[in-house]
Amino acid sequence: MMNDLPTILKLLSEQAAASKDEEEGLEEEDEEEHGETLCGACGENYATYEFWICCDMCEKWFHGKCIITQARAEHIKQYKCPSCTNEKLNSLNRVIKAPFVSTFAQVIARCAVMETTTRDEQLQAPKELSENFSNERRIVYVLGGPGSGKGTQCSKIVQHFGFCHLNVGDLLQAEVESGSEYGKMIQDLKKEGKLVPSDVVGKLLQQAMERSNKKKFLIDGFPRNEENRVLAENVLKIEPDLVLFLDCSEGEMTRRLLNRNQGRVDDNIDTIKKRLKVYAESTLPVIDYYCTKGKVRKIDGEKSIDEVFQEVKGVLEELDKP
Ligand SMILES: Nc1ncnc2c1ncn2[C@@H]1O[C@H](COP(=O)(O)OP(=O)(O)O)[C@@H](O)[C@H]1O
Ligand SMILES: O=c1ccn([C@@H]2O[C@H](COP(=O)(O)OP(=O)(O)O)[C@@H](O)[C@H]2O)c(=O)[nH]1
Repeated sequence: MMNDLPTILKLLSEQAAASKDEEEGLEEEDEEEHGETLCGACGENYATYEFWICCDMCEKWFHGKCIITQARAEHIKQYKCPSCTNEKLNSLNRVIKAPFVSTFAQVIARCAVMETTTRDEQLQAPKELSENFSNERRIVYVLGGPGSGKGTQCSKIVQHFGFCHLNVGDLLQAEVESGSEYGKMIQDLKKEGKLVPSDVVGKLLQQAMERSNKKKFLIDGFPRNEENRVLAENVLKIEPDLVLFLDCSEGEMTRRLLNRNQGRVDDNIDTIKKRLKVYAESTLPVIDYYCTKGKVRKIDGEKSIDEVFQEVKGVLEELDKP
């Protein structure tokens, strides 16, 4: 549910017709009705001419700007706030704990941290990310289109800087290979070049981070849309220190994917076109959002692998400086 924002026409006619006093009266009425309402995210007051949204589960109100864009809100039937989403994540966790346990044996092997995690620890339900853990973390998001070279550069970064590399595409693939109840859905979405629901991706990422025992994370290919970003910030409490953006043309990305030769179900021309569309429509706005926060380091991904890495190295060395 959203608050009734005045249309531009209504605003203009109100301004022309109503006296200043009447307008003040109307605002007071609105203030009286919502005066006590505070945003569930930032705790600030209701403002008449701002976009507000109400959680359909807990019925708390939020400033749109704190939670979700108005354009996106208009496309969803029911809005669920971050803490209600978190509850959903926890119940999801209870339901799919067993399949995830087997998946994470594979994930942990990928992160090369198997030796630090006993089988008993793997079987424990994931804990909330502790305060301490979240305070000391270093997080770098690696974003760019499909085939822009994210995975290639991440391998080099891991060798050079020793981050824990979490590739969300790999986490999803491990889930497919584990034969879990979510495997088929994930595989079907991947074939279609569509995004997997944020709560599933969020859960996989949260568990991988919890179990890695590492503090420096390279998160590759996530967040891919606004919903992922909001979930990362408000539910997983992940805030990147830096966003490495590998900028590459569609033509070059397509050529690379068609030559990748890894037997992937999504590296064919039809699916590539769909993935590029999802990237342009959903991921670029996320990159823009981090640009406004001054976190993006744009790298020319079109150059050779080593040239790209020279640029990436310079950026990450800057991050390590006190
Ligand atoms: N700078 C580059 N120049 C040429 N080929 C590249 C470059 N970076 C990556 N590749 C190749 O392009 C393909 C896609 O790279 P990859 O790292 O898997 O992309 P992403 O993880 O962004 O989908 C791989 O076959 C990789 O070897
Ligand atoms: O945060 C993510 C990351 C990946 N995917 C899915 O996994 C596929 C492959 O992603 P990956 O990062 O492996 O490859 P890329 O498209 O970057 O080459 C995507 O098309 C999506 O279907 C997703 O839904 N959410």
